[in-house]
Amino acid sequence: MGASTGAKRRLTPEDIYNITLVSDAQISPDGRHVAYTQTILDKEKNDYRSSIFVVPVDGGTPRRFTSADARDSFPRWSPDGSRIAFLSNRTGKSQVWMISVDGGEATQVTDLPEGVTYFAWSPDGSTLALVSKTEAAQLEKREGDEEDEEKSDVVRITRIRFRADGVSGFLDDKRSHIWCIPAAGGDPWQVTSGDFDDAWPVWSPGGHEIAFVSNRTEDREYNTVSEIWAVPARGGEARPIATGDDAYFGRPVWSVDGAAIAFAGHRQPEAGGAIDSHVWVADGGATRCLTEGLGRTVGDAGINDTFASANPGLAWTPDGWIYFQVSDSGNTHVYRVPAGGGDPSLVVGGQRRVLDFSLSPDGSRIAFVAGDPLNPCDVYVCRADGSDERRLTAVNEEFFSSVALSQPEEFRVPSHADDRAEIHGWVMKPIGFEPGRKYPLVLEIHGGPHGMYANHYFHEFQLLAAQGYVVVYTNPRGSQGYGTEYASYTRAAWGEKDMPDLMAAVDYVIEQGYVDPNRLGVTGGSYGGYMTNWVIGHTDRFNAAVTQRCVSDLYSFFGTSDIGFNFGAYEWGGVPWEVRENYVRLSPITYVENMKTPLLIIHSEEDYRCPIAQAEQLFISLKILGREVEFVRFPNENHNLSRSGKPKHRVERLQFILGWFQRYL
Ligand SMILES: CC(=O)N[C@@H](C)C(=O)N[C@@H](C)C(=O)N[C@@H](C)C(=O)O
Repeated sequence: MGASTGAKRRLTPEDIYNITLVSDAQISPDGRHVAYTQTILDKEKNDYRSSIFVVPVDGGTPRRFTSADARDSFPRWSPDGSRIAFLSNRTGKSQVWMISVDGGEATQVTDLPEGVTYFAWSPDGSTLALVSKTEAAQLEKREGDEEDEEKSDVVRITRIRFRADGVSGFLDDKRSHIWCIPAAGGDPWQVTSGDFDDAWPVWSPGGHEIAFVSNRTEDREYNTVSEIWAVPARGGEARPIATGDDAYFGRPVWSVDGAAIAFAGHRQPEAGGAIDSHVWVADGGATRCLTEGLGRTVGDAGINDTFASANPGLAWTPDGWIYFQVSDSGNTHVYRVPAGGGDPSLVVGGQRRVLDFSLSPDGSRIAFVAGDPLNPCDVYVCRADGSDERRLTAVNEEFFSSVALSQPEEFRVPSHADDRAEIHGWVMKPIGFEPGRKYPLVLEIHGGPHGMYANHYFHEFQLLAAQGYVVVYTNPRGSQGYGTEYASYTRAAWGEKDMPDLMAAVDYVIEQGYVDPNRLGVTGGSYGGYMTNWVIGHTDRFNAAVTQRCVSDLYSFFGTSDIGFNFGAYEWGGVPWEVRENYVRLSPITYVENMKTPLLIIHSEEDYRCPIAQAEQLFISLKILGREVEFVRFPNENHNLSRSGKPKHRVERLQFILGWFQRYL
């Protein structure tokens, strides 16, 4: 039990078990109910459990629709509103299940050997389009299963993409394709095939075609292209919608008349999140960009540690609006733009992060999940213009009424860089703050680097505040949410261009008079771990550091990260043998002799985004140099330990962080 401050106790690492997560708010066809996923961290099972709930838009008690000891997610209403299909891993692999809105037992619809990762109802409700790595041959083989002959355990690798973070071991050669199956159950048929990965199927309004996302370029093994295609629902030749080597598109949605398709993205695939994404429309003529002048990226660039993921698309309403998320200065909002062109306008705003949204088919209502600095998430509804907003759930109200939280205070400060650019940040005072006292400070640095800290609950930050630290976090250059120029500013200048921004924020908070400048900590994950390493290699002002899922050596990252050979080449100005000086100059390990700050290194064994060798190189070098360093390794975890790792590991990780700062600050 945490220490108390009057009526409210202090937050603890174990409180992640007391927080309920809601996600994927799906409004019903008649606009009168919202289905959503509710997730908890189950301490006894050391795993996540999620169920489908439904709440009336007019308010009332949410009704639990599924209660399997599993992860039920991705609720999708049938077009007539009579059924809800959802994904469940209750039989092992994720398959599609169906339940009547009148309740009762769910029935299994699919049983594909490789499971189902996504699906979409046909407009007439007769068919489901599915995404599965199953090949037709596997279904045939299943009829006459013969025993597999003894297989060798030797792995022969020929493709450059042989690993992906979040997938244990090596990638197989199976490709994700689109299938269809009768919604009432029956034999599935494969719609797409070939040496491509296909995703995000969306039916044309007439049900004849399925638009989808794929990379069918010649160089697809090496590039980051993402195209929009369409294929007859019965299968056949796919036709290009928005394709080519300059396509970085996703989230397709049809116009209600089926004459056009909208999608999000940009035309520099190699840049990834370093430049703003936009909303586009393809209608047979020239593809049009609808958000050219917006100055902010389309999509949610927010980063925090307490959420259940959903990946909302765009929405196109009968009255001609296209709805989309926008990341802006620490908020993620919902905007809309006329499909025929015009000014985008804010619909769902506020000092908060809208994590996902959906619109009723008539375009009259929006259901969404939003979180703010003191509340991780709840389900809301509003009218299509954002009016009449109502919160439909209060999933964490009771819990958070019992614990003390710190309200972040926003600031903007000139960078220490010559350009004195305005840097946006937040400071959280410790729980029980007393004017006149001086407190230790922890600087938190986000990853990406093109992520964005947001006006959104962050358990790690609240924990540090509960333990008596001042917490400061910012969106330095390289962050998304402030336009392309801001996000691209650190290209081939990681550390060099953003450290002045970070130090300006630390100095600003120290100037407020309630920080002990001799008790400073710094931490961050992934790119934030890179920056933690960079900072302690370039200043001794910090008394303790915790580097998490870090990057230390760009050259080895290039050849060992699952994104190294393209993300690295773009971010650092080229491939190592062409810009070797950049790779050396920008690698924190180059400055390891300058690192004197006591350092805790936290890393996951199966981190294929930032492989654990990034941590090992740093640890060995610091041990040889006789520095104060410890290395904590998490088995059977990947890059997302802090966000979706095993609950027990997430608690232990937080305890290691608190322990290190308590020891040195
Ligand atoms: C596909 C891609 O470019 N992903 C990058 C955003 C990425 O994974 N960057 C890592 C180095 C990173 O910093 N990740 C952040 C989001 C984290 O907190 O893990």
